[in-house]
Amino acid sequence: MGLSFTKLFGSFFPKQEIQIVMMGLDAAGKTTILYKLKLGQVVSTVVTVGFNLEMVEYKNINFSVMDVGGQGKTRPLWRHYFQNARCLIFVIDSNDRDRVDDARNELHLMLQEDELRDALLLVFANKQDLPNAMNTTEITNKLGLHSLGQRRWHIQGTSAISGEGLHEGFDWLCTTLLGGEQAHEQK
Ligand SMILES: Nc1nc2c(ncn2[C@@H]2O[C@H](COP(=O)(O)OP(=O)(O)OP(=O)(O)O)[C@@H](O)[C@H]2O)c(=O)[nH]1
Ligand SMILES: [Mg+2]
Repeated sequence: MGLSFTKLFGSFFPKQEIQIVMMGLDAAGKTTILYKLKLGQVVSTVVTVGFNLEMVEYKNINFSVMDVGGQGKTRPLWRHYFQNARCLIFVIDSNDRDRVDDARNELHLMLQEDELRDALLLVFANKQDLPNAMNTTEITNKLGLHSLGQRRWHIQGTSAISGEGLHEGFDWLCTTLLGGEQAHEQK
């Protein structure tokens, strides 16, 4: 009875599919995050050339997550991945102080793209498990998130290795996509 009800209910209300594009400089941890979400385990990664695309189900929503390789030479191609994206997940290596300005520039360039005009921005301040990682307040300032105007954004500290923070980030996404609370919070 439970199962048939679920099936019937499911056919009236088919699951939504939300497209997400995940970007950031090379080695930020995007692919590690994708497979931690998908498989619940840490996989050994190689540099992503092109992209990885996986369906991730969370809280009854199907997310189609595109993880785009962050190597410099492929960066001019980034904009081709933005179409239909409801959310940009921008992953930053919180331990990489030398390239945080580079990350800021790339982020602000992306956000100028017309396809991302209405997209939510979720920043994963990744590698929080490393002892010298910048915290979310420092990264918020370095990325200039407070200057984003009307954009709905959120920053979440994560470790793709332990999985910490990933679900919290997706919780914000689900709530905000379903028309819930306003953004600009830090965790
Ligand atoms: N300590 C630590 N290492 C991490 C974390 N996330 C990823 N790494 C490591 O960082 C390295 C790069 O991770 P990837 O997931 O391949 O990075 P990427 O962003 O997909 O890189 P590109 O494909 O080149 O764009 C790997 O050695 C990961 O194991 C993290 O949260 N903590
Ligand atoms: Mg990768």
